[in-house]
Amino acid sequence: MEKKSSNWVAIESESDPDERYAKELEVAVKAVHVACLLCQKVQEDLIFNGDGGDVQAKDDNSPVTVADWSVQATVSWILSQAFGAQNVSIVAEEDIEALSKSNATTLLSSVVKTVNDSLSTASTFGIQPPPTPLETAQVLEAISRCNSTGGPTGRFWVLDPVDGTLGFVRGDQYAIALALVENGEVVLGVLGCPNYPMNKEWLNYQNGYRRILSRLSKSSSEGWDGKGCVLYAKRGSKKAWMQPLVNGDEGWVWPNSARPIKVSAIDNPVLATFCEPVEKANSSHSFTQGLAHSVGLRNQPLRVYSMVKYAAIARGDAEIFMKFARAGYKEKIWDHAAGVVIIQEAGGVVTDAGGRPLDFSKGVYLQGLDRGIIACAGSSLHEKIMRAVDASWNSSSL
Ligand SMILES: Nc1ncnc2c1ncn2[C@@H]1O[C@H](COP(=O)(O)OS(=O)(=O)O)[C@@H](OP(=O)(O)O)[C@H]1O
Ligand SMILES: [Mg+2]
Ligand SMILES: [Mg+2]
Ligand SMILES: [Mg+2]
Repeated sequence: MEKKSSNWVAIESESDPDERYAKELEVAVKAVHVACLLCQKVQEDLIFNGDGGDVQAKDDNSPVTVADWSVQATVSWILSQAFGAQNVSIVAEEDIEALSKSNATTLLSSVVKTVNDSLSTASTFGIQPPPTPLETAQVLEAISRCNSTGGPTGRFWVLDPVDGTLGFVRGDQYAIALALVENGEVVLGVLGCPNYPMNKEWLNYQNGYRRILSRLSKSSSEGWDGKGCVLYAKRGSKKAWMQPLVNGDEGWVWPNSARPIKVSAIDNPVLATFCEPVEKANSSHSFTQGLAHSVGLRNQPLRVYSMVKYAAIARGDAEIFMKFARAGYKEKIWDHAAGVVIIQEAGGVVTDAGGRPLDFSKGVYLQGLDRGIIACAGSSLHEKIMRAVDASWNSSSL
């Protein structure tokens, strides 16, 4: 990180702003596509064939799977190949502690196989696969290399290999989130949403996504081929983009087409839809319910796992995202970085409940977060929601 000195930044700022981060964005988008396909395969095995490997429990009882470790290894390996391992600093969610235990050999081989299977198809995206399959030690090294702790200076990537792991193991929504932070600011965000199709009708959450999945077959034209998307944005560009997630079958050629996305124009809370975490343990449903009532929100909340919520706001499929975690919970930067820049560049506003931008410069956690996170389709809606939060807060038990 030290080598990203002010000198380096100065040279970049003199160049064409459209060209800034062009290679980083290209590599990140490709890496996320590869990761999405990896996850689709593991989720399919887990849900339909019952053999996607164990679902492990971490110390905090949250789940982690073969997909979480495999994506972390794969993305880490791709970034290191593209930019040189010595230039790549990554803050990411997973570590190798559980994989290194003596009773984890089956799990570890499953991760190594998944990573190698995935990298062997990466040439579809113009990524040169390793000349020979990665050894176990190389896979472990790729995962554990993601041990940066971030901070206010220099450049680092932020990776949540599977966000919404609970949704993933339930056959539901999840996301792969990759961002680049430079001098404390998120400059790039890429969000892979393997179960969030280009067409929003599929996000009819009240019906249960798993049932939709089971209706889709691999051969169906509206099915697997088109069931995911990848969103991305570059800070300051005032543009955000969405690509269909393609299956990488033979005959398909990269580059993929992208279309611009925009937040919804709705600024009247009566017409707005808000999304929030599925689990009550992750965000207070009772607080948001009271708040929704106070501003006249009529639509049922869209409860969706993962940063697909950020994608839904950026795409204009919903207008408000709120997360109010229990007091004492510290939000991690990888749960938000990619989503925040995508919403902002698509025209939306994301702050804490005090109206301050989220601070990605203080290490692994979003330090100093005031109460919770509020993302809205525009500033006028955002102001209304902020006022309502202030009005309801003191009478809440949060
Ligand atoms: N107690 C508590 N409170 C708040 N947030 C927590 C909590 N525990 C975990 N997490 C983090 O929440 C991430 C999942 O957030 P979601 O919005 O997808 O929640 S939900 O699954 O829809 O309920 C989840 O991300 P992943 O671990 O990547 O799935 C966690 O980082
Ligand atoms: Mg997460
Ligand atoms: Mg995760
Ligand atoms: Mg997790």
